[in-house]
Amino acid sequence: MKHDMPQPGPERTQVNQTVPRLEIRNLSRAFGGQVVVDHVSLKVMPGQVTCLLGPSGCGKSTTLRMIAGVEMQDSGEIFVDGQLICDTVFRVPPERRHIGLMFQDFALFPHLSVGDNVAFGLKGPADRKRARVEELLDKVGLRRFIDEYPYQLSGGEQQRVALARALAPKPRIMLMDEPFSGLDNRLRDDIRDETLEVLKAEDAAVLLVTHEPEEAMRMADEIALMRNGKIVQQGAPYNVYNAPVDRQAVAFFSDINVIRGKVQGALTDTPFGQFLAPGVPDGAEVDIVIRPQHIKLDLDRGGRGPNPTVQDGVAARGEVVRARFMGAESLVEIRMDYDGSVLKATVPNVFLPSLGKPLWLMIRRDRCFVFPAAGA
Ligand SMILES: Nc1ncnc2c1ncn2[C@@H]1O[C@H](COP(=O)(O)OP(=O)(O)OP(=O)(O)O)[C@@H](O)[C@H]1O
Repeated sequence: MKHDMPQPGPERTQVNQTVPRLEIRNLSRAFGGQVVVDHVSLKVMPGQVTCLLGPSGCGKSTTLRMIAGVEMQDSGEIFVDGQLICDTVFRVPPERRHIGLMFQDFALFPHLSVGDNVAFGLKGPADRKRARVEELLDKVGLRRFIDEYPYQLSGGEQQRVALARALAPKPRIMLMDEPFSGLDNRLRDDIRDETLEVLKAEDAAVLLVTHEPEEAMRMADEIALMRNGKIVQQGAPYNVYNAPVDRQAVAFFSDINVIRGKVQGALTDTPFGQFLAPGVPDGAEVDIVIRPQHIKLDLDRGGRGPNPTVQDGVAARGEVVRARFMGAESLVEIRMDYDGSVLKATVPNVFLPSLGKPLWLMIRRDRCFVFPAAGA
C-alpha cells in the first residue's frame, strides 16, 4: 500500500477544534513475544493536556516513543490533524513530525548559552529566531538569563529552558515523559503550574506520561489510566477519581478499605447497613471499597454510637490500633468489633485518638464503590 499525501508541517497547520490534533488507533507493540502496548487508542485536541497514567512498566513510554517515531508499532495508526503519519507501511520520519519532546533527562547543551539552546531547533532569519527565543524566555520568566550558560542555572530553571527549547519550533504536539521527576517537591508544583500555563498559551496538544496520580490530577484535562499495556479508563480527572472502573483504579489514586459482603436479592448486608449490588447474582461476593477520607469517626457514648443517617448509614464500633500524625491530617487505624478487620480513616489533624480508644465508624455511602469481589 502506498500513501501519497502532503507532509505535515507547522505552516500548514489550521486549528480545527473538531479534529483531534493527535489520534492513535489500536497501537500495539510487543518485545520478545511479550505485548507491552495492547491496542491503545486515544485522541488529544489542540490545547488539551492528556496524561497517560499508570504503574511502572505498563507501556506508557513505549506508546510515547511510537508517537515520536523512534519506535515502530506492530500494528495501529497515528494521525496528526486528521492525517495519517504512521501505520505499519507508511512512516513520516521523527524529524518531520513536528512533535516537541521533553523527557526526564532533558539535558541542555552545556556549551551553548540559554538563548542558543532555545534557538537550537529554529530555522530562518536571525532576527526572527531571536524574537521567538525572547518571547519564550519571557513566558518562562528567564529572559534575563539569555546569555548565561546552563551550569549557571538551578535545576528548575534548566527545566524551564528545556520547555522553552521544546516549544520554540511551535510543535503541534508535545510529548512529555516524567518531565518533572528530577525536581524536589515544592519546586515541582511551581514548575508544573508554570509549564501548564505556557503549554496552554502555545495551544499544543500535550501527551504527558506519569506514574504519579497527583501529577496527572494537577496537569490533565483528561487522564488515560493504563495497566498491562491497555487503557482501562479515560476521562476528566474528576470522573476517573470519582467513578473508577474497578478496585485497582480506586487503589491507584489512594489508600483503600475493602469490606466484603455476600449478595442476596441485589443487596448485601454489612455492619454499615445494606448496599445495592445490581446485576450481581445471589450468593456472589462483592467488595465495597471506600477511601480512608470518606470514613467518619465518632466517639463512643457508654457503648452507643451515633444514630443511623441516610447518607452515612449505620455506625459500627472498633478500637484504635494505630494513630499517626501526618501534618494536614491524622491516619487512624481501627480494629473492627464485627470481624477483627482493620479499617483506615484519615481525619483533620486536630483529632489524634489514643491507642485502644473505642470509636464508631460511619462510611459515606455516596463515596463507596461496589465491585465484584477480587479473586472471587
Ligand atoms: N526496547 C525494548 N526491548 C525490550 N523490552 C522493552 C523495550 N522497551 C520497553 N520494554 C519493556 O516493555 C515494558 C513497558 O516499558 P515502558 O518503558 O513502555 O513502560 P512505562 O510504563 O513507561 O514504565 P516506566 O514508568 O518505568 O518508564 C517494560 O516491561 C519494558 O521492560
